[in-house]
Amino acid sequence: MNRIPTLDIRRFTHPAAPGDREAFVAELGAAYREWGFAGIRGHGIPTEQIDASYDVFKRFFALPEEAKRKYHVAGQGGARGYTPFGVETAKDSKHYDLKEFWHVGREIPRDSKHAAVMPPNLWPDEVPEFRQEAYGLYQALDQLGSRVLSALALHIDLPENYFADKTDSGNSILRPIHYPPITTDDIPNVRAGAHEDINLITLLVGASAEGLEVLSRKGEWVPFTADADTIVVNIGDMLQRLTNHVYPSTTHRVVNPPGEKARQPRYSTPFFLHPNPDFLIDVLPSCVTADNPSRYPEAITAHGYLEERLREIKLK
Ligand SMILES: O=C(O)CCC(=O)C(=O)O
Ligand SMILES: [Fe+2]
Repeated sequence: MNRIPTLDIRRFTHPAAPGDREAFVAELGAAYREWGFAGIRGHGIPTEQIDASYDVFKRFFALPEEAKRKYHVAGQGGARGYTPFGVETAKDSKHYDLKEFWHVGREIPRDSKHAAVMPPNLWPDEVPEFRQEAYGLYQALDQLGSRVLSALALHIDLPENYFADKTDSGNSILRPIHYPPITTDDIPNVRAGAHEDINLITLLVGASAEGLEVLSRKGEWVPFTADADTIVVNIGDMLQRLTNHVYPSTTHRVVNPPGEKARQPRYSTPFFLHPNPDFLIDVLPSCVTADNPSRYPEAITAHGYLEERLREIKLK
């Protein structure tokens, strides 16, 4: 497998031929074991919906700095609302990332047992359609992510619905990102420094401008720029830990484009699919073998793990 595979998820949801669903699960599983990344086509999220979401995100990022800063909540780890340029810094990196972003969280009843760790969303008054578009995209990616998790569960001999009751109140985040044009030469910072995602899986929609690179098992940076109708889905550290590294959380980064291309902005929107905050990340017995003994003797809650990791990337 010398390139990251892209698969059509309709083979899983509406298999046309007998056996094709099983073949899809096997191919998807193999792609993730090797790369921790795959492209997903046939996902059913209309292009118009993705374009309309990007339109409102771009309108928000085009607002004056003072307007955007009103939506920055200090001390909350950027959990909701706006995080300005110059804050997030990849773990172990000296230089902050060249990006600003917004976080949308799950809307839960305020008397939910998770309310203390899942604050209400903020919405920008200046862009009235932001709420509807952003939350519509949140829900669409949440549903698509559940389908991918079902296939990933089957591949490691878990029931298809294994993740359903562990993610139904997941602390998942939709993160529209703006990487502004780079106007100075020779800066040491990159758009997004090499990192692994914290969550179970990440779905990246519409990152059509080049820049995303994935570290292969051989240690080579492989550019992965998906077609407009392909959603990039990768494994995060929580799923890596739960599966005892059967599904690897692969290092990736966003590099600064060469020459004049650096003067163009880049927009992208990852959806970080998280488990419920009280889900206990404890290595699955089916992922422990003589060749791969348990790497994490201790269990940790999803919320405890998240807090630890946010401090490392300077969001807390
Ligand atoms: O912008 C991208 O394409 C990827 C962003 C990313 O990896 C992240 O925010 O975790
Ligand atoms: Fe990432």
